[in-house]
Amino acid sequence: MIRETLINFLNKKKPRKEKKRETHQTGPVSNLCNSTTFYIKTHRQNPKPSISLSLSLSPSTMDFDKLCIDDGFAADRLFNQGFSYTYDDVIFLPHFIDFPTDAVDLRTNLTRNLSLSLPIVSSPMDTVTESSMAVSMASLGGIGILHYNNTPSEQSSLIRSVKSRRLPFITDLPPSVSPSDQISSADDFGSSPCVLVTAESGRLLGFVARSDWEARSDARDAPAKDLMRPSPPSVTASCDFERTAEFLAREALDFVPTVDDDGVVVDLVTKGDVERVRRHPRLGVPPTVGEDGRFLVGAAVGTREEDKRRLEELVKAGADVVVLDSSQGNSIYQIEMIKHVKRTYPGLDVIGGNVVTAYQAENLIQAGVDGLRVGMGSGSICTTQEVCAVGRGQATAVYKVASIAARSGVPVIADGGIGNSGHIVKALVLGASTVMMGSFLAGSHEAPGVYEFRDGSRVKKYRGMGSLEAMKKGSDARYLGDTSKLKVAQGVVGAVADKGSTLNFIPYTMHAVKQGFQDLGASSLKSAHDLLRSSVLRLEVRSGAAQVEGGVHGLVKYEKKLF
Ligand SMILES: NC(=O)C1=CN([C@@H]2O[C@H](COP(=O)(O)OP(=O)(O)OC[C@H]3O[C@@H](n4cnc5c(N)ncnc54)[C@H](O)[C@@H]3O)[C@@H](O)[C@H]2O)C=CC1
Ligand SMILES: O=c1[nH]c(=O)c2[nH+]cn([C@@H]3O[C@H](COP(=O)(O)O)[C@@H](O)[C@H]3O)c2[nH]1
Ligand SMILES: [K+]
Repeated sequence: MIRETLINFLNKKKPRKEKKRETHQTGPVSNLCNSTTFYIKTHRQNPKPSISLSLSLSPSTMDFDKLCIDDGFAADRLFNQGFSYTYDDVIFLPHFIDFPTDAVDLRTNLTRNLSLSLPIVSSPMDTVTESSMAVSMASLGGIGILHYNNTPSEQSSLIRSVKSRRLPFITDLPPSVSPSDQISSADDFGSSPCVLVTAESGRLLGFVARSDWEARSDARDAPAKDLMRPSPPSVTASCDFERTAEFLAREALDFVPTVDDDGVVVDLVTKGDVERVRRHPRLGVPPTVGEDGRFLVGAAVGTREEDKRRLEELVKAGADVVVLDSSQGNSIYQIEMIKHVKRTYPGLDVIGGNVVTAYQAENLIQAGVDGLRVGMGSGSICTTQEVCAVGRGQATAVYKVASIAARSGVPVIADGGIGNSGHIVKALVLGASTVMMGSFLAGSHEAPGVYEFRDGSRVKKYRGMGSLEAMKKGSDARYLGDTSKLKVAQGVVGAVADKGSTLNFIPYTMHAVKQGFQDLGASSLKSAHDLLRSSVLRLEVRSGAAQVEGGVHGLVKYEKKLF
């Protein structure tokens, strides 16, 4: 509150004699609230003057001069000195806390029109985002972007899979039979508690519970219609997880199918599923769902002619937002594609990128993007800066692009280089509205692929989309169709340790992010961005030794656990 009042005050009322003062002019500005007095100091600075602020709750007990120490740099000054900084290079100075951690609100916008409860996005990479990851991200309040290293119909069926689920994980639907079919073996149930009995249209007619089938001696020879419970209780697909769980408890059911408007089963929620979901820590924020109760999902596409046909399929399948996936988004191809998307699907938000400079960003904004993805060579698997000598330190890139994008109200995604909760805080406070993560989510249960053991550790494969292996798998068309027929990798193939479920570690991570916001005195993303742009937020560059000091040091052995 105090900071917001202060920022508003500053925006409205700059000290009149600011330019004439040399430096160290201090004095009380106003008693803005009962216990707080603010002091303002102006100082000459190249190229333009700025204002730094100090505040104290009980100024009478403090030395007047100490309140006015010029401490740290404003972002504007720090990022204009010709250095390319990344997250680890910079550190925020703490500010003032007047609210609890839980009061921090991380609601944000992915694009102009799409809002999220949490600022997290999974990267469109074939070892990060398929339907399981997208469902998990949306259930947490973020969003997943499905990769496109596959055929258009494969990518569309991933969208359909996300849209057809209500649980934050993908389980196999129960097997279904027609009314005249027999269930001749217990194996026909698979791991499901029932077999669905459906009409030819797919409409649910009833189900045969495993317990009923086991209790009947003639079950193997009877048609399913004689064994089924007709008109079984079901919930509509627009019913969210909590309401479905309540229904199960109220009706004392072990499981309940969810059906769409045509009566076709889209999911089956069991008591076990409810317990599993409830075992995960909860942040208490709404999932990312549309008006129809379905999870929202994004999809990546390229900028080639054939990508227009892919886009058509993705839109039909229900994609809620598209990401034009390129390492250097400021191209004639991307500008053409942005215009095509806006012309053909005016209701569909399009994210452009990747960009790292204000010039690149402005070009894509002029072309009509609804969101910008920022990062070139900053990803854990990226070799672009080594191979092409082009890119930018991620902290500088996020600050520069976000500063220009904010003028047009275009939200920014800080993509790549996220290795811990502190990096997320830095990305968001430097102006991003969301963070996109690859390696941070790879290795989780929800990432595609299977676990394997390497040197005694359980790991999952994680690879760059510009690695030779990924290019060979699906994107030959992208590369071999190019005028140059030689393939040069801009990414590597590696592995990431098993991290467990995103449903478990993301809530803890986001709580840590809230603690960072609290230390800065920012109760929301908007408040953080206001602090940044009003220069109240102060930063410094950390020397190499300061970075070492900021980490764990001087121990022979230790275990690092976040929760
Ligand atoms: N964020 C980053 O730092 C990087 C990301 N990547 C990832 O690797 C993957 C591949 O990235 P890129 O190679 O940049 O993909 P891209 O599809 O943008 O570009 C591949 C090549 O095709 C050309 N191209 C694109 N559209 C064209 C058209 N309509 N006509 C003719 N030529 C056209 C491009 O100029 C480029 O030479 C993406 O998933 C990207 O996210 C790769 C390198 C760096
Ligand atoms: O130079 C690159 N070569 C690649 O092969 C590659 N594949 C992905 N990406 C980008 O890296 C981001 C993920 O980075 P993190 O693992 O650090 O989260 C992703 O979100 C992408 O922006 C690549 N960059
Ligand atoms: K890198």
